Amino acid sequence: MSLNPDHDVQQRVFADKCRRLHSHLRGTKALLREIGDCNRTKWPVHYPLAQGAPLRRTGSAHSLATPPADTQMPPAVRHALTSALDDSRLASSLSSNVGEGRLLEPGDLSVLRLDLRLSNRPDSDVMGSLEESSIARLFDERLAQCEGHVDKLIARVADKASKILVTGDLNAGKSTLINALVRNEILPFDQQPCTMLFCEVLDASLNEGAEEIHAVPRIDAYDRRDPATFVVVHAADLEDIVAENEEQYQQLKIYTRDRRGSQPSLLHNGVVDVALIDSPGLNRDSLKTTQLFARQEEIDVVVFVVNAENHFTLSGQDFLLTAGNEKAHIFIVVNRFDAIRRKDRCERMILDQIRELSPLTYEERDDLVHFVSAHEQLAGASDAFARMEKSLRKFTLEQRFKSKLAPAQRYAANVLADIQFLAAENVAAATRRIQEINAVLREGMPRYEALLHERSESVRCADAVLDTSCLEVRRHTATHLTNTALHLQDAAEKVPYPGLLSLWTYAENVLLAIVRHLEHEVAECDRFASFTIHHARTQLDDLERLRRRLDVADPHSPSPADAAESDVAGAAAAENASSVSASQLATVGSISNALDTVQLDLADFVDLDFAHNWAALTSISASASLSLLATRSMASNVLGLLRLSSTVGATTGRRLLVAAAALVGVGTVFYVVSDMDATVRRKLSLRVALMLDDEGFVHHHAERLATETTRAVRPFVWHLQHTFQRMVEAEEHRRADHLRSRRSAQDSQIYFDELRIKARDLAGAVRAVSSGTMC
Ligand SMILES: Nc1nc2c(ncn2[C@@H]2O[C@H](COP(=O)(O)OP(=O)(O)OP(=O)(O)O)[C@@H](O)[C@H]2O)c(=O)[nH]1
Repeated sequence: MSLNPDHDVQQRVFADKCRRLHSHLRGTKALLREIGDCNRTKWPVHYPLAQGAPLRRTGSAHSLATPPADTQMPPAVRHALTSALDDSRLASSLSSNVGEGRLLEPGDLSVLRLDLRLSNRPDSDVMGSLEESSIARLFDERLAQCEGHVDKLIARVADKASKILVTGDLNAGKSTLINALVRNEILPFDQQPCTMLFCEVLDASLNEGAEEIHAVPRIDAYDRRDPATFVVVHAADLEDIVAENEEQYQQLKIYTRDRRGSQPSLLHNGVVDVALIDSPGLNRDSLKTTQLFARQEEIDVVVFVVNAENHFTLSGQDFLLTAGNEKAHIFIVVNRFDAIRRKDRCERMILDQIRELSPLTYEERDDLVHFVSAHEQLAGASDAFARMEKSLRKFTLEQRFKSKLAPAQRYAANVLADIQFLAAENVAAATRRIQEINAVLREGMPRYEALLHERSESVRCADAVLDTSCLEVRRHTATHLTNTALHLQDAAEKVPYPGLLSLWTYAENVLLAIVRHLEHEVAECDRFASFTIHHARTQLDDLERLRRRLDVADPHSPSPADAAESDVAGAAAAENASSVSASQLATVGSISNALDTVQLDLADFVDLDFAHNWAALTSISASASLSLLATRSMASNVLGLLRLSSTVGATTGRRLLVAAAALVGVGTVFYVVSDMDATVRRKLSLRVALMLDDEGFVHHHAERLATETTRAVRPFVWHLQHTFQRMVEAEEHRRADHLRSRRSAQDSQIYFDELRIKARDLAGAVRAVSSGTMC
């Protein structure tokens, strides 16, 4: 059962504070990690920069490794400890930032502040020259440092140990005091200065109940479960080790048991695991080492032992002045008071000195300054020593809160205040971004719609130009060449007839004239096709010019050089297509393969196949029909004569018949000979016309030229379609990018607003840890 009911209350209150602060520190760390993730993957955290205003120089008080002391804290940090971050400040941050672009002073940040000035140029500001991504990266590093420090604080809050450094002048009775506190003469004491090593006295329960002395060569590697990290020293050898082995060992760990073994013991107090550290007496050599030791974060309390007979030495005064700055309050034990005869005078003189050396300690001298005799306590009970012991226990617990919980609480509050500030900044930045994107999307919409409209119109027009051109060329070629085939004889008419003797040559000339005529007419059709292609290109050029005008008007279109390059490439492709078609059109000389092999024969000179001629000529040409009509009437006259001969007598009739036949024969021969040039023209025209018909001459050329026209015009249409498509796609990509950015900004807006509220609530909980009494 506890001897002191207050003691249990203290224990519970303190344990509760530790638990709450521990949990809040973990919450703070989780928020830092969240922001880091967001900064890296979703939204580079907008970091406030003072525009035009020189940044304030950050001192060492803002160092992450050592949290700032109260006196060095910037106003915002002090404010964060005592009151909630003013919501109106956040509101004004939001309202003043939206639309204006003016950013808050980065001086409002403490722990998460980035100090980016060049170290040797206090007036330089490299922030402005850094890109957002670089700042985000630096900020990420700062978050990681901050998270690392919170980890250390979590470990510190979870650490139940509290260390008391007992220091003072040589021979002041430090070792004797510790022995008296643990009711066990474990540490050697002597009239001569004997403590050369730091000796940490711990409760044996921390060494599984074993009372042992560990001599530690390297204190940072010490692990009591690893025998390789220490040497076990026999109690009888302790005096020698303490006095002579400062080179060999850095520290001694002495696990002992308070003989009382109950809660009145400071060592085994049930609240915290106290370690009492005996240090070498202060002199010129040891002063610096002890000052450094006292500055360690693990040291919660410094007990300064003064020899009542000597008062403060110079080294002691030096130490007190320095330690007073670090720890503010020092627990002072004036020992060997039994040896003082004029106690009042001694007390007065020593208190006067304390007032000079550590005013804060002097202010609380009733609790912090004690005049005792460790000797007397070891010899038996001493009231003064009991009072001192009680005060030391209270002070240790209070100091433990101050040295372990308060810095962690202060740091967490600073971090959370910074998070709230940055969250508000980022809500404002996200809002601005959303507004900017909305404006861009709104402004771009008419242009996008116009582009879509122009594209569909232009593509429709281009397709129509292509279709119309092909149709015209096909129709013109078919009509023109059909007429040509029907009037081949006209071409033959122009060939002069040299007479019967040159009939063969005449026939060859007629055939050549027909072929030349056909070539000429096909070339005519090609010219028409070329003209149509040229016309179509002109129309497509107009459409292309319109497209370029739209492209130039586009503020996001590629640079003029790029555009020119792509246009040159497109035009080259189109030009290439055009030249191919021209070369192909140039091959029209070949009219028909069959005509190359046309041979004149006798039938071309004599026209006796009346029925065939009649049918052929009627189907091919009117002029040919007329000549055949003449031939038919002549044949029918012959038949009429034959019929007449049957009605008269046989002899007379035979004579008449022979005469008539001779007459007809002579007439026929005369007719045939006299009509031979016309026959040649007619028959050759007919043969060529039939041959062209057989070969599908008209259809072939109509399709050929239509295909060539398509080939010549289509690249221009494709180029136009492609460039329009590229413009539309570029615009759509831009719009999609904007929409994505807007979604990201909206998510960030919500995220940072929630983050601000979370940080605000957590900051309130952190502040609430210090409410409640410790004693
Ligand atoms: N009269 C008297 N003597 C004491 C008292 N406390 C310690 N001494 C004696 O003072 C001498 C020095 O004591 P230590 O405990 O060794 O002193 P210390 O400060 O640890 O010495 P160093 O660590 O060597 O500087 C010893 O002879 C003690 O017996 C006390 O309360 N009264």
